[in-house]
Amino acid sequence: MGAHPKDKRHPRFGHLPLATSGPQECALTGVALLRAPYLNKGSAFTPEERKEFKLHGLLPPNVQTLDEQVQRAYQQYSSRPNDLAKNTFMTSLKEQNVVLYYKLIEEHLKEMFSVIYTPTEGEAIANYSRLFRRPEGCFLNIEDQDRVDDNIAQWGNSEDIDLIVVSDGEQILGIGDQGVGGILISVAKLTIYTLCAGIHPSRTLPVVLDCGTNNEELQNDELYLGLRRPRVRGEEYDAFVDTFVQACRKNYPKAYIHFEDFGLPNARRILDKYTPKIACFNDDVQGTGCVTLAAIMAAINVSKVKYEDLRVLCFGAGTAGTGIADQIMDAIALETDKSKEEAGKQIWCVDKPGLLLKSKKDELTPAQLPFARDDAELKDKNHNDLVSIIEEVKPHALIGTSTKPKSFTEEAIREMAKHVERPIILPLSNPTKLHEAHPDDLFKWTDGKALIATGSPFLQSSTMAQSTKWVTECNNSTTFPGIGLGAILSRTRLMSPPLLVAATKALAAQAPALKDPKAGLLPDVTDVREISVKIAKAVIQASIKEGLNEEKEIPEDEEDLEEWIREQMWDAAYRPLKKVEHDGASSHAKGEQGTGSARRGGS
Ligand SMILES: NC(=O)c1ccc[n+]([C@@H]2O[C@H](COP(=O)([O-])OP(=O)(O)OC[C@H]3O[C@@H](n4cnc5c(N)ncnc54)[C@H](O)[C@@H]3O)[C@@H](O)[C@H]2O)c1
Ligand SMILES: O=C(O)C[C@H](O)C(=O)O
Ligand SMILES: [Mn+2]
Repeated sequence: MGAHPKDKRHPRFGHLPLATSGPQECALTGVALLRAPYLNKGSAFTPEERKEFKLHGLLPPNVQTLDEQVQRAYQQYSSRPNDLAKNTFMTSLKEQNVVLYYKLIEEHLKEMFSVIYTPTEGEAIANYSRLFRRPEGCFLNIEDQDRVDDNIAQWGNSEDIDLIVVSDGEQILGIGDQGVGGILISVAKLTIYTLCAGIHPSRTLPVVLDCGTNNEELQNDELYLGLRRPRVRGEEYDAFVDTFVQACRKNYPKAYIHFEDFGLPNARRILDKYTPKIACFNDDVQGTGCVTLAAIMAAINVSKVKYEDLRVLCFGAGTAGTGIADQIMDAIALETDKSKEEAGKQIWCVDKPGLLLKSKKDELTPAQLPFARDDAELKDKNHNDLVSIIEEVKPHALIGTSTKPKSFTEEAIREMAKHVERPIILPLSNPTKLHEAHPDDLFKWTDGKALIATGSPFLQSSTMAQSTKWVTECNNSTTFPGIGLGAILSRTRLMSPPLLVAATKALAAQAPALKDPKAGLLPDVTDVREISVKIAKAVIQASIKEGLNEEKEIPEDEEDLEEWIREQMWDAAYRPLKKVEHDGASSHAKGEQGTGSARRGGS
């Protein structure tokens, strides 16, 4: 099984390494074809296809269009009584017909985004072992380390996989240890990659590393599907992660690895270990850092605060909080003539014990250390209480990644609003129930002056901010798809800092608030495919500048480059099927190998 069929639409680009249109090779017929989600068209199989692929008698006679199928599927979706039921409906639709699944979401993106992703996906993950019907993705477990290479190898040939999303399930959103259910965050992030950046869905692989779980509820749940043992730590854990990474490198040398929702003790460590060696990315550290910095860039443009004056308070200094602090520190250093150390002094971090202090440096993580303050700084004031800290620091921006709901109290926010004209407030803890504050309250307590973005989507109900229909969402989903697209198309050897800076600037340049101060700090999800093109372009250009691109035939001209990117984005449309003889390769776990494009979860 080899490369994708060449795209015939734009012969002007001779070289399209990931061309995604053109006929799809198909070795299946009859029931097997109807059960292959990447090839199945259901009632949309044409009369010719029905004849050629032996589908007569297996389908009712009326041939339908994709739009008609979308209409029916939407009615079925709408009849489901709640969001979780809608989420499971979508999961089964994907198991039947991948094109229809993506087309349906595309048509109802705004409505469905929160159902297939945060926050409802969090509920699906928490109930994984109860809702389980059919596995999707690759399950690796620490008791079977010898099988890791075989398990990874079964998804295709070396050119077949571009993108791997992996989680060990320890810190899922803010809902903590979900063990093997973490597979669903890998699946959901990949859905977003396809939807928002056109990454070919069958060229991706979701993985969970099951290392046990410390979640007692799961351990005691007789239906729990994962390893029923406490989480493995230390050398054995590190060796397992390394075995996984090496198996990926060996079997799919070009694949880009995205780490998601690892626990605090491991997330940053793993990222730091592999960043100098392979093209990899941690979404909670880097994706979140980029999107939050872009929101802040837009906000200070509105509030006219200069980088050299900016004061930021990060409430919650774990994986996401320190990732954000790092990106802001780098931006301040870049935009002023300050050293990183000096720039870091403009950022205050608070965690469970209060303000991070130098006197307690033994208790701090390496990522927290650069932000520890001198003890004398808050004089006799209370280091533990958010209101006192705000009173002292007078932050322009307050960012929540604490998982502590309602921790931005009325008193704290009113205190903040006393000192700055336009408080920038970003409650980012997901899912929605963990947000540090509700946007309506934030508008109320600041007389509508707050510049707000939230980690999960909110319907705008406030009368204070009617200029925008929705409160802007500040979720890494605006950045990671475009960054991944750029990484894959350039085949960057590493995801080095200049590539992330370029991505952030490309996103910030698209902020609606730049044109209209009353508009959102970040672009809306409905625009995300075009935003991904801009981000991917910036990443590709930065990769070339850094000499990291293994893909050499990339157009130089800006417009050509954008078009070249667009041409390679997969979209939800039925492609003609081209009959091929079975080549025996369908022993791959994707089930439909040897058919012109790789896929998983097949017949
Ligand atoms: N919006 C986004 O794009 C985005 C991205 C990543 C993470 N998040 C959210 O951020 C939250 C944290 O994720 P993470 O991966 O950094 O988790 P983490 O466990 O690494 O970090 C959470 C930190 O908050 C601290 N904390 C807990 N209670 C606190 C309190 N009362 N006061 C101050 N600090 C407290 C913890 O000690 C820890 O350091 C989650 O809810 C996650 O969903 C949002
Ligand atoms: O998954 C999300 O919605 C964003 C982020 O990665 C998180 O962990 O909350
Ligand atoms: Mn995450």
